[in-house]
Amino acid sequence: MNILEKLKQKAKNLKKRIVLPEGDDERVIKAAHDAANEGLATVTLLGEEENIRNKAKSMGLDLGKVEILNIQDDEKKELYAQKLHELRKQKGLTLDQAREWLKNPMYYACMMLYEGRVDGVVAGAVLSSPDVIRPALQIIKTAPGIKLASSCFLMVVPDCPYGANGTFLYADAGFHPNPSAEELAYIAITTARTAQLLLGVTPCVAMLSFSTKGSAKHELVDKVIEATRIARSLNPELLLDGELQADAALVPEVGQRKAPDSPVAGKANVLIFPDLNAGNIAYKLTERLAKATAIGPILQGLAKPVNDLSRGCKAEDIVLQIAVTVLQTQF
Ligand SMILES: CC(C)(COP(=O)(O)OP(=O)(O)OC[C@H]1O[C@@H](n2cnc3c(N)ncnc32)[C@H](O)[C@@H]1OP(=O)(O)O)[C@@H](O)C(=O)NCCC(=O)NCCS
Ligand SMILES: CC(=O)OP(=O)(O)O
Repeated sequence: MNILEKLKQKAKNLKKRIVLPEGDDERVIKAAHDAANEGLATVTLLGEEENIRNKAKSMGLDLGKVEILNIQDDEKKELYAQKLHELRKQKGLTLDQAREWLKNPMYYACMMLYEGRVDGVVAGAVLSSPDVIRPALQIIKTAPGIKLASSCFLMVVPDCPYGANGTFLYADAGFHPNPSAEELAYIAITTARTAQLLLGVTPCVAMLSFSTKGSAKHELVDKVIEATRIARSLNPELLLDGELQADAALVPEVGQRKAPDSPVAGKANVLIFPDLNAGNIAYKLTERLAKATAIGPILQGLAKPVNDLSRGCKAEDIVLQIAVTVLQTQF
């Protein structure tokens, strides 16, 4: 069984409820159908029922196992508005504004999660990442003891001898545009934890740069060196090293040549990018050129799971993100 099948199998045993707020999108409808029929989760689509059923019919899909909720008719609508007002009134949100926010299905889905009506939210096939992440931060917030939420991608690269049999976590490829050294250190530690929990592998974390162990001098490199120092001081047990170039991190012979004393070089399975330009470009290139499966952005550090997608995703990617979201309910 490959890693993706294993993730799905584990999700099936947990019997969780996932809401997909972008119910009008055909990829989302197909993913809801497939995830519900495979038994990965109980799936609720938000949207106008007749419209969704007609689309499904034209795609040859029977949505018998999928719940459809039109938020305009939902009896909990006013209760959620009051709860949202309560939650954010100190930030200046009035009750009328809360009602307005809840016309947006993403905010509605987050309130369903906040209130325990579902166990996770997956969106981003239509919405941009900021429009998925912001409601999650405003309503679900970070888990107790966590200051910084972030994101990672689970990358499964076919015929790849590197990482954990071709499986990697990339971070942050979806959330933090330009993390400080301290933020980068937190991102590395959180992503290592996600690797352990999601994949059951021992994380081997490379703090990536265009320099390996002093081969180049630049303030951009200094940030990665400082992040490495902070991450080590926060979590001395973690197998983490930097600064490393991607080839030194991944390829044993190159790692041996460029960083012979590194415990990570040539073995990395968690790749930490210095900023979102690098991370986002790298994940999309890996997905498109190496034909990798890219699941994410997986949000880390939230009190309950809300996960993002790329607007370029396929229905299969959404199904896999549903499985990951189910597994995160156990973190
Ligand atoms: C995610 C993002 C929207 C947050 O934007 P932001 O401008 O910081 O949002 P705000 O300042 O309005 O913060 C919203 C809330 O989130 C909280 N927050 C922001 N970043 C946070 C973080 N990393 N961890 C925890 N909470 C965070 C804020 O404290 C605030 O909470 P509050 O309203 O309860 O006080 C922003 O980082 C972003 O646009 N990132 C780029 C995403 C992107 O375009 N990705 C590319 C494609 S994947
Ligand atoms: C994660 C990401 O890059 O999202 P999108 O492709 O929707 O911008």
